[in-house]
Amino acid sequence: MRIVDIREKTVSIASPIANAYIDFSKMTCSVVAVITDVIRDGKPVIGYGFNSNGRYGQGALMRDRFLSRVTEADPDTLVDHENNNLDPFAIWKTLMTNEKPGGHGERSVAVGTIDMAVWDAVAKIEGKPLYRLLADRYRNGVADDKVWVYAAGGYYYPGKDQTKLKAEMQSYLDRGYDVVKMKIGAVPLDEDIRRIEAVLEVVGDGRRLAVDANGRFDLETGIAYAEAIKKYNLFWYEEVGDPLDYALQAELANHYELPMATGENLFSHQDARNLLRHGGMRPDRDFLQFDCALSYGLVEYMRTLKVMEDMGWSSRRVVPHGGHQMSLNIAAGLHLGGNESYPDVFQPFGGFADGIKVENSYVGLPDIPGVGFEAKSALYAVMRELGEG
Ligand SMILES: O=C([O-])CC(=O)C(=O)O
Ligand SMILES: [Mg+2]
Repeated sequence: MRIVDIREKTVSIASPIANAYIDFSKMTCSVVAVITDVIRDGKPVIGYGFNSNGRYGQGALMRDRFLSRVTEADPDTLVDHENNNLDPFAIWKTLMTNEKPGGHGERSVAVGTIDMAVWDAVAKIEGKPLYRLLADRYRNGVADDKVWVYAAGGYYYPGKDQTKLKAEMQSYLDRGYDVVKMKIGAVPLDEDIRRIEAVLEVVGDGRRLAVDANGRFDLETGIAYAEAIKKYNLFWYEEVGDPLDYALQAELANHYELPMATGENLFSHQDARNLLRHGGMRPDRDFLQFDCALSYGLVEYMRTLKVMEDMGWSSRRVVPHGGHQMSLNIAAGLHLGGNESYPDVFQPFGGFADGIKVENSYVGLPDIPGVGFEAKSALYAVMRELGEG
């Protein structure tokens, strides 16, 4: 059993949307295919992955060093003989050969994307949906059969007035979501307050609205927003300041008692540990948003979950960033609190399997081997072209 080839293609996910920090006019995404010599249903098993959204494609790093480490390794060292499968942990170790610790920048995205494709292949070789495999191996066979999801959108874009913002949010409610998320921080506070109040007219209750500042605010601005939005009792106040400014996050907790969320731009278990040590995050109400695709993949994610456990955090406090099916599988298989969903943005990468409806803000997973990409036809078309083309 061996990996015979790993391919990467960088595709555009450009769109005119913007958050408080970046616009997505030049945004790209890496798609990866891990091609094995294992035959299922008369065809080689191919695992697929992509790098979530927001951090650009990583083809250069992959081609410069990561792909050849795997394809040039002795295939036998990458096999899990006990399960007669590929070994994602051995592959991860091989990927990280001669990499120093610290500085978890873009390489964590490159490794996370390859790791996603490896797990997709492993679940296909085992003939199970990935979330079932994870539950069987790591949670005594107990999986969640549906996952709580919220609809993320509410971006800034040219010509988007409150009527359009409200219509967008209404359409998420119409599609079965109970909680929606919108961007803040790209316009002055009073204008954001008007946007928030417009969305509250649609969702009815602050508990059904989360806001995301995408790391834009300094402490003073973060506190000013905190004071201004307190009265709405929002679902959460997300990524207020720089993701690595743990002192800012800790100070905010002295000014805002309601739930906060952060972590999508922390890329390792060491960074996650620093957030929990120094960021003043509260395990009884706050949410953690680590995204496996950006942070060295599921092998590393398991270390992050262990750090959380050791520090008294329930895995149910994690609601990953990224709105992708990999995190949906991790949420169902390893008992997270839910997952982000992008019903409209970042297509064809956003959203879940075709034909599985969101009901009361919960979504199920398709009963097919792997992550489930084959059940999302627009995405699978892109992947298949890479893997089989
Ligand atoms: O706008 C983005 O980069 C995505 C984001 O923060 C989120 O989904 O929470
Ligand atoms: Mg965010």
